[in-house]
Amino acid sequence: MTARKSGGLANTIAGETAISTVGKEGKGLTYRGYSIHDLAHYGTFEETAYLLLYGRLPDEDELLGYKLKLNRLRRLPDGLRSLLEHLPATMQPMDVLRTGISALAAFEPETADRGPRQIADRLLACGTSLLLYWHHFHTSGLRIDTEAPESASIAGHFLQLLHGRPPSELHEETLDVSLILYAEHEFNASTFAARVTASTLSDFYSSITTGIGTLRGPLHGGANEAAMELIERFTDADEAEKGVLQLLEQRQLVMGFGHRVYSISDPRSDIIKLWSATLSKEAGDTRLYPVSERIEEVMQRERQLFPNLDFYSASAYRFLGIPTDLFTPLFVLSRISGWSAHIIEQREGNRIIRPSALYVGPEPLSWVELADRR
Ligand SMILES: CC(=O)SCCNC(=O)CCNC(=O)[C@H](O)C(C)(C)COP(=O)(O)OP(=O)(O)OC[C@H]1O[C@@H](n2cnc3c(N)ncnc32)[C@H](O)[C@@H]1OP(=O)(O)O
Ligand SMILES: O=C([O-])CC(=O)C(=O)O
Repeated sequence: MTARKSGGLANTIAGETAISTVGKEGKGLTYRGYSIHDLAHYGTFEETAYLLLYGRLPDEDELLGYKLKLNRLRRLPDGLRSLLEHLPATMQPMDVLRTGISALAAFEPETADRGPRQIADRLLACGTSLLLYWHHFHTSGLRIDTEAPESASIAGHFLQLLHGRPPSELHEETLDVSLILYAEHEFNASTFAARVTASTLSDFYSSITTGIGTLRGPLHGGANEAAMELIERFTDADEAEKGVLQLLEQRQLVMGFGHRVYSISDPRSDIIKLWSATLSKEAGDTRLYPVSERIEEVMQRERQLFPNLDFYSASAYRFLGIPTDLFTPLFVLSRISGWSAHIIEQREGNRIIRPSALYVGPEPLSWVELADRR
């Protein structure tokens, strides 16, 4: 029998949820009972967000109404725009999102009349505006109009604001699928952290900013940016093979591979990989996709490790013309839906989350006067 690695709350059931299941048979994923394959194939991100937040799929009228509502919520308060203008141009976009959402709490605090679902919808709608208003102001001095009425979806809104023109159908659909895949994932680190904050009866915005801070790290959401940095190091597949073998020899992590709960594969990776392959063909790419596939082959052969969602999301995002430092913020713009559903669920059956620790420190010591310490 192989000894199980301890720590990190691995294999620990930390609570109940009806929002999603992860890792059934080492590879499955459902959101409120619907398979990720069906959601990505037939659904849209707006339908997925509605499902997560309101507990069921919307009917046709509800979906239309929901999309119109989100479109109306894209505008930023003047004070927030001014704050974004005063943030440093060198700031990490993840920090801009965390700071901007935190500041929105001052303009539109949670109250009895402005509840969690309303704030979640507002954040889903204006997160793109906030991020890209800052981005354009600091890269080209432009004060963009964040309402861009031509694009009906969040994916379209993002690509239109980023590039200043409406996206192609293929590009909008790819980003839409990516947002569906990133929306929810049970008790991952950022969601769990958000639930811990919610369990103290803190406000909604504090729980969301907790989630952002936790997602930022490269072992979690930050892995899509780290994967891109790795892939772009190599000029061709053979060079990638050598480079990855070297990393493994040095016992370094290859970002975008492995997972705490999946043991066979990450079902989301196969889906985004197909979209990345399509975009690679469209772009006439002969480097990024072949390099990515070779890294996947090497990791499978050498370590039996599979790509997680972050790995092929990286090349897909690059083909959409998205700068690397906006990759993890895009994860936030989607995961706000899952975090929000969990915060609401946590509040419904709340008990403060406060586990116990096994004490491994010194036995009781005698007090030493200041003058006697060395
Ligand atoms: C959307 C998401 O957030 S998905 C996760 C994104 N994160 C990444 O891609 C970062 C790279 N991956 C990792 O660091 C890990 O696989 C995690 C954080 C995802 C999971 O961590 P854990 O469940 O603690 O994995 P654990 O450390 O037990 O892995 C088992 C073994 O595989 C190795 N391993 C796991 N992932 C990798 C990797 N990406 N590259 C190289 N080796 C790896 C570990 O070093 C460990 O080896 P050891 O037993 O010799 O120490
Ligand atoms: O579940 C996890 O540990 C990480 C992950 O894949 C996600 O949050 O999407």
